Amino acid sequence: MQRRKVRFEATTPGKVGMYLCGPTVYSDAHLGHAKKEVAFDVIRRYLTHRGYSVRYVSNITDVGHLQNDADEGEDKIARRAALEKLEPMEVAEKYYWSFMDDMGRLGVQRPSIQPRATGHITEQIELIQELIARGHAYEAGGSVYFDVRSWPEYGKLSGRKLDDQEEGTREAVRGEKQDPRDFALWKNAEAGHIMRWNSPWGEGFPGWHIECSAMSLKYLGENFDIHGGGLDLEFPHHEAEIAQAEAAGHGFARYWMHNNMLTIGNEKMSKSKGNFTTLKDLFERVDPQVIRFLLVGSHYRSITEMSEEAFVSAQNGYRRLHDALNEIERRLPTAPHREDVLSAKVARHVQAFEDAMSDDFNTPRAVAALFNLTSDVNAALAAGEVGKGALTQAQAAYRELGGQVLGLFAAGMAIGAADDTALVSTLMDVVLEARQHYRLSKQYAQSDALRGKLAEVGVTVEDTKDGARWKR
Ligand SMILES: Nc1ncnc2c1ncn2[C@@H]1O[C@H](COP(=O)(O)OP(=O)(O)OP(=O)(O)O)[C@@H](O)[C@H]1O
Ligand SMILES: [Zn+2]
Repeated sequence: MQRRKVRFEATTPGKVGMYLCGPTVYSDAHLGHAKKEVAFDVIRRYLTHRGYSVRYVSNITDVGHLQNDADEGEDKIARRAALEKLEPMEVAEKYYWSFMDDMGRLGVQRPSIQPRATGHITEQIELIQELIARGHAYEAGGSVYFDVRSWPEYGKLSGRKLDDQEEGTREAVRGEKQDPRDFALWKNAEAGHIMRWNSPWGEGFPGWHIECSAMSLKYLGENFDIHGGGLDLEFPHHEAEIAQAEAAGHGFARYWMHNNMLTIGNEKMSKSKGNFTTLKDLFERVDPQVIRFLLVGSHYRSITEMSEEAFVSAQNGYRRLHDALNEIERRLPTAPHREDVLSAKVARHVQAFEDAMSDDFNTPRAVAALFNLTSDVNAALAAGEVGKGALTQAQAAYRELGGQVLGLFAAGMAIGAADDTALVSTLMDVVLEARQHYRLSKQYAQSDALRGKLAEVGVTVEDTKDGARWKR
């Protein structure tokens, strides 16, 4: 709101109420969506790490999000339902779970509360009634609009002045609005519109912005701490959220945070531009942990430019950290009990990490601290034995800061082919031994079948006078 960094003070000491505008569930999530979810997940995790008890509310939009911001066009979910020949609620359900699966693989923690717009029609209607009663909204033709001219503070978040906006707005979009800048709180449902509810103004459906005001107030109360979302939501969505809540007499969010966009070829990745990579496609070839590492490598307020090279360098960088942690854990059980100079260095890098994160969640600087830690750890490990205390401390730094805060180093990850060389070689020894056993006992059908299966995965076996050899 102030367009600068300010000191964070929780409304209730020790507690943080956070609201993040969630997805409109009508298609599979792409990498741009992941940037937003991971950015706010890290913020939540860091606040938790600092001892706050965080209530994290993130909504699911399953009604009311129309094709364009001027309150016109089809509902995104209903349009998809027609395309896929599904019920609108089937579409919402399908893509909701798709979203949750993808975010789960990226290590995004589930919200404390994940309210759906269709489950809160009553709350939205009540808020609209309050706005009408206070003279900040009016009914027209079964729809209700927010009266922007009645609320001089409209524009305070995005810094837009009403007069600037007027120039940019076409008369054509005015329709039944008293002012083209007014926005829909409730829309009259025309014949054939499937998603519809009874209201004091006839059958209709809520506007997109009202759900977030109604649901954040319901679950976080007035003056809750942090409201987040993508920078593209600042106007009109967040501006509208503030106006709806405050004009109805409620205190609203105290800190506003917006993530910048993920771009590809310097253009925002987006569904409508068609320049997107779905997470599901990406997971086929890049480990979700590496994707997450790549995302935390840039600041939430910065643009993240995507490229193949970026994946490769993320993969290498992440492997470097991961290898150091593995080596620490391998050596820990036999490490000697003694003081070690590494201890003080670890403490310094931990402090650098905390300082970076306490400065507007500066994840690239925090990651740099982990790399500096890794250089010192590797140097110490290469020089010989390292004291148990220092190793334990270093392990805790990776697990707590990299693991708990950044959401990395999850168990059971596959980090890519190069790490598997030794394993593959050992497994091939086992397979060739089994084949040799078949041959010696004249079970040629079995030994040929094994060779055939290996050929299918691109491994050829040659019998030489020194025994079987394999190559890819
Ligand atoms: N490229 C991106 N980088 C960062 N955040 C994004 C990106 N694309 C979408 N988001 C975030 O996800 C939210 C939901 O996005 P939305 O469903 O509108 O996706 P989209 O691909 O931009 O779709 P469309 O092009 O149809 O608007 C956005 O409000 C935004 O905050
Ligand atoms: Zn919202």
